[in-house]
Amino acid sequence: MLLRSGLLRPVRVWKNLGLCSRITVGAQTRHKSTDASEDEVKHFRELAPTWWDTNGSQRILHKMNLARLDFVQRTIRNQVKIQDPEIFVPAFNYKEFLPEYVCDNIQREIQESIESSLDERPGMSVLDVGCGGGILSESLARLKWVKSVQGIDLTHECIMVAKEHSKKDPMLERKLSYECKALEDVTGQFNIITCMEMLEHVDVPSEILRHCWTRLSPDNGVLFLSTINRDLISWFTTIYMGENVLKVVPKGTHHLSKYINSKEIIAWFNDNYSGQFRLLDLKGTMYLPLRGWVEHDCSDVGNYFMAIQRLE
Ligand SMILES: CC(C)=CCC/C(C)=C/CC/C(C)=C/CC/C(C)=C/CC/C(C)=C/CC/C(C)=C/Cc1cc(C(=O)O)cc(O)c1O
Ligand SMILES: C[S@@+](CC[C@H](N)C(=O)[O-])C[C@H]1O[C@@H](n2cnc3c(N)ncnc32)[C@H](O)[C@@H]1O
Ligand SMILES: [Mg+2]
Repeated sequence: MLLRSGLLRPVRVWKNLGLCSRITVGAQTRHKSTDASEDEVKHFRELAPTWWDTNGSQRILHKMNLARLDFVQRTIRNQVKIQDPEIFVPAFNYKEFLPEYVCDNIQREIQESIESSLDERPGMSVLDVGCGGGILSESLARLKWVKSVQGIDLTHECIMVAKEHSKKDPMLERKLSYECKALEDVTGQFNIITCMEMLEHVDVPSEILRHCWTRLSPDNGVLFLSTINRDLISWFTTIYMGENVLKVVPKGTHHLSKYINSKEIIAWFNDNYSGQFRLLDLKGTMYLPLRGWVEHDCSDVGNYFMAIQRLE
């Protein structure tokens, strides 16, 4: 039972799908398919005041930020094709054959070429869905090749904390904006959409994915997801150890039945957008006490990062 639910959770009753897609899950009736449940909003409302305490209730989210920003930057950089004929891009595993200093020079020149290519392009627009207090939103807004970041969240207090914190850095004022609104009320399309540690908190994650997709630029827009597989190791690490033993995650944050398998998301995209997307990267990630969040290749277990590119 607990391992059953997945993307299309057992929504007990769908009403008035035509005019205002009202969903009734249990006793709660909501008017939007991407609405947040009252208990989730209540949970995060209580965490809002300490959101930016890097040793407080969100300390694990702050630590995760380093890893997911690496994932985002690496994925975007890997999409840049080196055009400069002066740049030597080996077509073999040069690190096995060339001296370390030569390898370092090759790597540095490639990275510099990628960075200048990104700088020459028009800046990227970003939508951060379920931005919370803005931990990821601020980091993305500070990237040179990002033109704008719009953070949305349905916990009003989180948005207020995000707005207040962003005022501490004047550079953010022209690139970063926040709104307390549902995803389906967001207009426009974006080069990048991030939906980090949020899918496992919504009642119908497929609706979030669908509304992300329609707001993703058809010109190679990239959707970044991070969420948690529905398996016993996830329960052991994120709930039993995270919330009950180590108490590094606020109690009641997660519910195993709301977790989503990476395979379910890929299957959903194949069912709904076959041939229109490319899975750019999928990595498992795990928190280790003395090392922080580390990536691994077992993306069917525990937490994972996923990057999906829209091709048309
Ligand atoms: C192949 C493979 C993965 C094998 C794993 C095998 C196994 C059993 C490994 C055990 C790993 C280990 C060393 C466990 C020891 C205990 C430990 C360090 C557990 C991790 C606890 C932890 C930090 C969980 C993170 C939970 C999580 C998803 C955090 C993000 C987050 C945070 C918050 C918040 O801070 O409020 C809110 C959210 O919604 C989040 O998603
Ligand atoms: C764990 S926090 C993650 C915050 C941020 N994405 C990060 O990783 O730093 C989850 C956030 O999702 C928000 N949320 C939950 N359901 C939502 C929904 N349906 N629409 C918008 N935000 C939602 C919560 O209010 C909360 O701020
Ligand atoms: Mg979570």
